[in-house]
Amino acid sequence: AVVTNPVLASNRTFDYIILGGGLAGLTVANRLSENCTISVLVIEAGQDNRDDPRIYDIYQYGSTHGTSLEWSYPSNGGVIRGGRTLGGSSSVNGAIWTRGTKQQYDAWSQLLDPIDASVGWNWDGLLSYMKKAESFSAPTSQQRAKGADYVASCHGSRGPVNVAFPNLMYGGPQQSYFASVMVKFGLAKNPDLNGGTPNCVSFPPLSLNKNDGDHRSSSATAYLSPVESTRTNWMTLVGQQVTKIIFNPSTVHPRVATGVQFGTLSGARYTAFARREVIVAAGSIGSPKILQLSGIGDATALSSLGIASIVDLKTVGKNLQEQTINIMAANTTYFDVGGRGPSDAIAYPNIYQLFGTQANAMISHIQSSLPAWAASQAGSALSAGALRNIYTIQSNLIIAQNAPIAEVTFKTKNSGDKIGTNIWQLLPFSRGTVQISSSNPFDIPEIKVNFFAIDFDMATQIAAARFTRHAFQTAPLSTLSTGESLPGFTLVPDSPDHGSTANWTSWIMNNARPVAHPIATCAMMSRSLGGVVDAQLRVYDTKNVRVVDASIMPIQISAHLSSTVYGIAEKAADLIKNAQN
Ligand SMILES: Cc1cc2nc3c(=O)[nH]c(=O)nc-3n(C[C@H](O)[C@H](O)[C@H](O)COP(=O)(O)OP(=O)(O)OC[C@H]3O[C@@H](n4cnc5c(N)ncnc54)[C@H](O)[C@@H]3O)c2cc1C
Repeated sequence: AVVTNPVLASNRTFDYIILGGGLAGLTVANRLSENCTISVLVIEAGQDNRDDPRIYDIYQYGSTHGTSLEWSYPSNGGVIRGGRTLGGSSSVNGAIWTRGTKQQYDAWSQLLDPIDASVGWNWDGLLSYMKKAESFSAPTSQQRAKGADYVASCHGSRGPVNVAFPNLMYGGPQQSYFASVMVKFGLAKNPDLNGGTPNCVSFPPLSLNKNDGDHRSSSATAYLSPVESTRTNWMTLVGQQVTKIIFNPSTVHPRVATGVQFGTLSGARYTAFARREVIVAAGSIGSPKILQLSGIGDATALSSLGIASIVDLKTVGKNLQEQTINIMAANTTYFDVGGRGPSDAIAYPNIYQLFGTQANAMISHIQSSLPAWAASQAGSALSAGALRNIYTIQSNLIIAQNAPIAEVTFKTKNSGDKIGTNIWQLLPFSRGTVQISSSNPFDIPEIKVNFFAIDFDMATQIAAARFTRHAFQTAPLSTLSTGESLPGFTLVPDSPDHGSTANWTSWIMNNARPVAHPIATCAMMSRSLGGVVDAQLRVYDTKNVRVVDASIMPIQISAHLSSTVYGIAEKAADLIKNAQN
């Protein structure tokens, strides 16, 4: 059941305590509680808002921004959003359902010790779990006529999360015109963004239930709602923030967690005990914060805050990779947009398509810059040497494997007079950190995203902006447009190469904000590369503390994150179950 009274969990012992009832937390809780002899407690800081239309009505996407339904984490690159409600970010996100390239998932195994390769952190090993989460509805003939398409083998059919094209999807000329311009620019038009080959233009489905008025399908509605009245072995406590993990003081190596503390800013503190494991699933900002508050992190930094070291693990909160979004738009002549959305077409160009004749120069620049980039970002990683090894894998994906480096989401405004794009560089080399600066668990940690610390990241954002401007000017899309309105030619004058680097840089710097895709702050990597968790998602030097959420992803993927995080959580649940035997 979902409860609000902390006394119901206080001083009780559960087999598993899951910290955070977000996307990953509820997924794991559901799978572990399938066994009725196993007891599970989920502690979620937000409330249960499943009945709030701002949560369930996908057409109201954005109405939670800036409200108490979201964390608004300040960073040195703007506010990072995250769901602060049951279901976490899956309850407030844009619901776009896509996956990265096969090779990007395969790279996760390369970042682990060779002995861990058999655990299956690769495309083949994760696809079945991503599909396990999913129940896909094929588009109707009407939706297909509007551009929706799919490849059946990319999708699951019996999972909890409903994935479909919205009933009211756009059907005007705008999206197909955008797709044809992308084809002119050299991108293939692929039927499905979920098959590990996203270097294309395509129409993604969304995590929504088309048989329920297109209502959002979140981890809360998918994994909790169907079983909450029957699974008496699963308690979800909302409105309580985890303040720290408690360890058995007599264990030294590996450290054994015995329970957690939780409470509210003005209320009492409580303790619940874990018989088996503590599973941290508080997201890429919340999870490193909890570990650090518990004494797992850089011992020197923690001791300066009066926090005793449990595990001196310097990379907790490091390796942060967030992306940067800019919004572009064009005025249009009147046309019927043919629906209400959301149903955006997305283009994922690779380095050759985005940089065109400049691609080879950019590749040389990457190859010759890796050591200097690694040295400059070393403070946000384990070391320059470790980061250089990670960068080598990352750059290989970009240069040799055609991993898309930018997302260009084509947006339709319902008023029918505007088209636009959201653009973001997908695979930043800039690295950041999440670090608590006080021992008060209700203080926000210091977050440095360090956007554009590496010049390639800015070059990619500029190239995506030029690419969009060029697309607005190319037929047939140009036949709808009466001129770019954002940024427009006053702020960024046009030129044969679609705007100068100086003008684009200044506009991007003034307008870029975080995408809300933070990852890697508790990265699953070998210790020598600066990992925080091993291939079992266990925090190094602990016996029974795992991290299961987006923070374990070691490097960015060319995709939206939710399908992948569901796959991580489904796979983690099996790893945890296997450890029970
Ligand atoms: C605005 C927005 C738009 C997005 N759009 C898309 C999209 O269109 N498609 C897509 O695939 N992905 C999208 N994403 C990304 C995707 O939703 C996230 O990557 C994913 O939900 C991360 O899952 P998680 O389990 O790591 O964290 P979350 O789902 O964020 O869950 C973390 C949970 O932990 C809770 N928590 C944190 N600290 C504590 C604490 N101390 N005690 C108790 N609870 C705590 C939080 O309240 C939250 O419920 C978007 C994200 C956002 C924020």
